[in-house]
Amino acid sequence: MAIKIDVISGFLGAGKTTLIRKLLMDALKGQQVVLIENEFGEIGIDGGFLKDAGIQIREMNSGCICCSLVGDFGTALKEVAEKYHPDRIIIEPSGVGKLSDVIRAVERNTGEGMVLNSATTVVDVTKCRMYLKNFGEFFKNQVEAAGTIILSRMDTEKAKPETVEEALKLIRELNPSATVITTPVEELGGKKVLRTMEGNKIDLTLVEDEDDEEEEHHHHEHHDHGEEHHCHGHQEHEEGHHHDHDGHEECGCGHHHHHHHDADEVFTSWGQETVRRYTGEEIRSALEKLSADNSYGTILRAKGMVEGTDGKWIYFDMVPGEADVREGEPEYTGRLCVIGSDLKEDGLKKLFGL
Ligand SMILES: Nc1nc2c(ncn2[C@@H]2O[C@H](COP(=O)(O)OP(=O)(O)OP(=O)(O)O)[C@@H](O)[C@H]2O)c(=O)[nH]1
Repeated sequence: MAIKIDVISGFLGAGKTTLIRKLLMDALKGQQVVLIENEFGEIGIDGGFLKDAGIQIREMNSGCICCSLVGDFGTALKEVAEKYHPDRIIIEPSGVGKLSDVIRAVERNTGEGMVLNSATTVVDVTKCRMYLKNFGEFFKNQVEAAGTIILSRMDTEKAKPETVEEALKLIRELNPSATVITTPVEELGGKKVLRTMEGNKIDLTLVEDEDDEEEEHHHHEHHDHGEEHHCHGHQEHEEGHHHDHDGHEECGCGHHHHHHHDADEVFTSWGQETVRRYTGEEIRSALEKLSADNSYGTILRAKGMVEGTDGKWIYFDMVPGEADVREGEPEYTGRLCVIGSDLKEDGLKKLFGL
């Protein structure tokens, strides 16, 4: 049997990891699954609980998704296949990755024994309109390229009928052919969710062509900051080794870096390891301040885990207007990660008492 490759995308904090966890505990129970994660930001946060669940994780932490996908992605897939012989490889691209880039990279790299099985996008129903308006370049592509779209936060009070209707309308305009799952995953059950995801074809004809003339013009006019494109290369963390290389010139991904935005030109991340201990209240209050206004930049996501003053570990997740602080398993060290645009690093350090 060919190894199935499932891509699960979605904007920052949409609920990709939550969905993957639900599928692993339910529909994918008993299957050998490897997860390839491409987190935006230098500090990997998500891995922990999935590792605890016995899932193999390969993190590709990268500032420039298309370079790392082209450079080492094929190698990563092959290595994963040979080392683990999994039934499935789930790819979770960074929240600001373009799904069409990922699909093309998978298609280029699936030879014998591997098949692109599904491409799904998780959309936070309560923030669909705002993300489309402010970060359309990334958000649109994820919707257009998806075979299945799963609405998250349908279980929350913020998912009012009119909000959901409006989100559906926006999604339909971008992608009339995808199946949109509006029933919360817990209600529908992982098996039905998986069957739906697998039943839908991947069709990139809806994706706006980034290289056409009009787009190029558009990008020059509005987006060229007169800066050199800055590719961070990639850092790969596995078994303690990591290496950097400048993948800019030769990355060969077919993108003209100067003509459209890469995630790392629009979004920045601040991350820090720390042994500082916090109270839950300190973390909660810091997250509230991040959400309150733009004094720390436009904050789109914060997450991490730190040791508490009582020795218990505090895990946190924040997306605009929503913060979750909970107890979790000890980690090897404390880690904080904040993602947004125009981040004020000095302010963030102060905010977290560092
Ligand atoms: N109530 C509710 N909360 C959700 C839902 N999906 C995700 N969340 C919460 O939203 C936060 C972010 O969820 P994640 O699954 O980590 O999101 P992600 O897309 O993996 O985020 P990135 O790490 O930024 O890529 C967490 O606090 C989740 O508990 C949902 O359907 N309902």
